[in-house]
This record gives sequence, C-alpha cells and structure tokens, in this order.
Amino acid sequence: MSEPRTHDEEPLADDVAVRVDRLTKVFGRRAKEAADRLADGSSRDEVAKLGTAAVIDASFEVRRGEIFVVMGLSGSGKSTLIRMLNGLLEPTRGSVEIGGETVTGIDPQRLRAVRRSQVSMVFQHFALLPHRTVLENVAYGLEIQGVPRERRHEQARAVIRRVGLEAWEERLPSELSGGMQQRVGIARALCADTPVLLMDEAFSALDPLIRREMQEQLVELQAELGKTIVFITHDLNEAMFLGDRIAVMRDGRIVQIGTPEDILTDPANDYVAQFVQDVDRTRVLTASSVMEPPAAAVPMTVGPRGALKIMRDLQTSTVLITGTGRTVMGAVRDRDVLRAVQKGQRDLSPLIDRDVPRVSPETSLADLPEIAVNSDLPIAVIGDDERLLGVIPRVLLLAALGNVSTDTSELNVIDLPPAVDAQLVTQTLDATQEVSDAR
Ligand SMILES: Nc1ncnc2c1ncn2[C@@H]1O[C@H](COP(=O)(O)OP(=O)(O)OP(=O)(O)O)[C@@H](O)[C@H]1O
Repeated sequence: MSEPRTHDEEPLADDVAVRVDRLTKVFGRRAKEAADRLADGSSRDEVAKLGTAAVIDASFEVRRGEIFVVMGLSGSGKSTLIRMLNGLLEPTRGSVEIGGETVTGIDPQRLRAVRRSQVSMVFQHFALLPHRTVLENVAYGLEIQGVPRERRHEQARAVIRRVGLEAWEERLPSELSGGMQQRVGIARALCADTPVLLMDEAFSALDPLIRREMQEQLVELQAELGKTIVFITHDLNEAMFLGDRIAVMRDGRIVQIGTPEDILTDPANDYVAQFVQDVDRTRVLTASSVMEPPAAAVPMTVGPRGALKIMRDLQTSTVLITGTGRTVMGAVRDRDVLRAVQKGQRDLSPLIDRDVPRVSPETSLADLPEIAVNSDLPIAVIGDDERLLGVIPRVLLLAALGNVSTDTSELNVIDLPPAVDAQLVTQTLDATQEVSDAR
C-alpha cells in the first residue's frame, strides 16, 4: 500500500505555468546519440562531431504571474529553448509542460490547440502583417480561431487602448514607429488572451529610450493582467529590470537561476560574475542589500559612555539610537556625546537628533543618495512594524547624484571618519572611568 500523501508533498501544480524538465536539443543527424552522451556526462565539445548541442539538460519551473527572464550571450541557446516551450521545436530529450499539460511528443493537432489556448509569442521584428491595419493585426489571432468580426474587433480595441494606440487603429504598420509597432505586437499577443507570453528579444530592435519605456509598460501590464511571461534577452540590464527571476545560459546550459539580486550579489561562478560586472546596481539593489545589521545601532540604555565607546570601535561619527522594541529614536553625533561624557552626563536622550532619514528595505539604491545627501545622519531601514531592520551608515556622496545611476560597479559613497580624535575619545573614556571608579 502506498503512503498517504501529506499536504506538503502535494505538487503545487496550480502555481506552475511552465515546467521544463531536463530539456536537451541537439541539431544534427546524430542528435539522439549526442543527447544520450550528454546525459551520460559528455561535454558539449565532446559530442560536437555528432551535432550542435544548443540546449543541454535545462530544468526550471515558471510560476504563474512571474516574469522569468532567460539571459545569455548570442548562441547560448535562448531561442532554441523558447522555441521548445511553444512546440515550434521538438526536444531531443526531456519534456515541457504548459498549464499542466505536456506538450512534448503530443500529436500536432493537440499541440496546436494547447498553443492557441495557452501561449502567445512576441518577436523581435514584430512580425506584423504589412497590408492589414493595426486593428486587424491585433485581432488576427481571434480571426483564425473563427471569432466573429464584431467580437474580435471589440476585444482588439480593448487591448489597443491598453497599449495606448487607440488613435492608430486604422493605420498600417509601416506608418508606425518601431516602438509603436512593437506595442501592436504585444497587443496582438494580449488579444489572444493566453496565460503565457513568450517574448524573444522583443525590445532589442528598439532604441534605448523607447526600449526603457516599453520595459516599464510591460511591467505595468504584467502587474495588471497577471500574465506569465518568459522573456529572452542578451541585455543584462533589461533582464535585471524585468525579471522576477533570471536564468543565465552559457553554451546551452543554465548556469544559474535566481532573483536579480541573487545573481548580482551571489553569482554562481566567474562567468556570471563577469557578466554582471557592468550592470547598473543602483537599479537592482535595494536598501536591504546594502544595510548593516541593526547591531550597528546603539540602545538608549547604554548612555553616553557606552555610545562613545561603540562609536570609537565602529570608527564612526554618528550612530543610531534605539528605544524599546528596537524602534529608532534618532541618532547622536560623537562631538555631542564626547562633551556629555566629559560633563559626566548619564542620559543620551537630550543629545538625540530625531531627524534621521528612514527608508523601507525595498527602497531602491538609486533613491538613497538623494536621501543621504540631505542629511549627515545614518539612514535607518525600518520594517512595517517600525522596528529597525538595518542601518546604512552615514555616507558621503563624492560625485553628483547623476554619477550614481551610471553603470559603475561600486557606489560612490564612503563613510565619514569620526569627527573627533580617537585618542581624545580614549583619554576621555579613561579619565571618566577613573572618576566613576573612584566614586
Ligand atoms: N536550426 C539549427 N540548426 C543547427 N544549429 C542551430 C540551429 N539553431 C540554432 N543552432 C545552434 O544552436 C546554438 C544556440 O543557438 P540559439 O539561436 O538558440 O542561441 P541564442 O542564445 O538564441 O542566440 P541568438 O541571440 O544569437 O539568437 C548555436 O550554436 C546555433 O548555431
């Protein structure tokens, strides 16, 4: 008798839009043999005589509503992979499931039905029908499904409005700019109303400004419509901007799958590390990825002497002060604390500057310089419950704000050194120690 399944073991089938299992594609006459050898551990080069291994042993799941980006250099196997996802190419080994249905090895009629109901594709070069209007292009998918004219035009008009092209419905594609043509491409894919959108270098032919606009629009549309999107690109910044998760491909293999932050901060190998070297980190990283643990803050209860010691040890001129429940009370400056210690004061509260900048952990790094430059205090990273989650120490912007959002790999910020001399601090602490000991 088989073991009863516990709730935990239940596959989360409903959450998975696309499941790819050990997918391999070899081009060449002896493809099967090459794929078998690859499965037995041979390298791509070792099987090169048998065929070109375009995709090797790829496995991943794309969750519903996720933007999953496949990124890699030219020739790494991205297009081959996406073509297997919609059944345009038959895998040599492995399987693809879309919406819970296996699409590998099924009969062509069934495959067409699954494709129609589940998957739409947006191409790099728009692939619009040149002699049909924008409206007819967008409605085309419904037309071949036999949807009556009135209804398909109505649906097409709705998505055309969504992508902001309502004034262009009756125009021909050639009358539109590249960005607009691609919006028609997206509208066409949306009109088919499939849960999965496959986008193959969809924005690569557009100039940078339009491209950025399209990326933003796609993220908006996705948030609104909840589509599952598999997006292929060789552009790392695009991958980082769009991807909930990114799969990095190299020579047919997926070498890492992770969130943009994982890929950036914890690259799986030198190849990925090199790839991400030039990415604009400020757009990807958030306050939570640069903050120091809350231990870098000081509880009120330590008093001026305790605070001064900690500031000396951390070599910092300002430090955050926390109250009960680790809420942030403000920050103190070393000068003020030193003076208080010299005067034998026991209470930190009169020294606290309550004007500490506060950000949420999701605040983009790109927004921090502006906050940092307006204050000489550390930035407090605060959770929903007002608790201190981390500290971004007092930073100084060396360059103009504009510099930070370029593709530098390091942020141009440094900690300010303590304002008062460490020796003086130590002398003061020793002297006041003697006083308190003598008491
Ligand atoms: N029909 C085919 N016949 C033989 N080899 C092919 C075929 N299609 C692709 N390849 C090879 O498979 C490898 C992966 O190609 P693929 O087009 O999937 O890569 P890609 O990452 O999409 O690159 P690009 O961005 O240049 O399209 C390459 O070596 C390519 O030459």
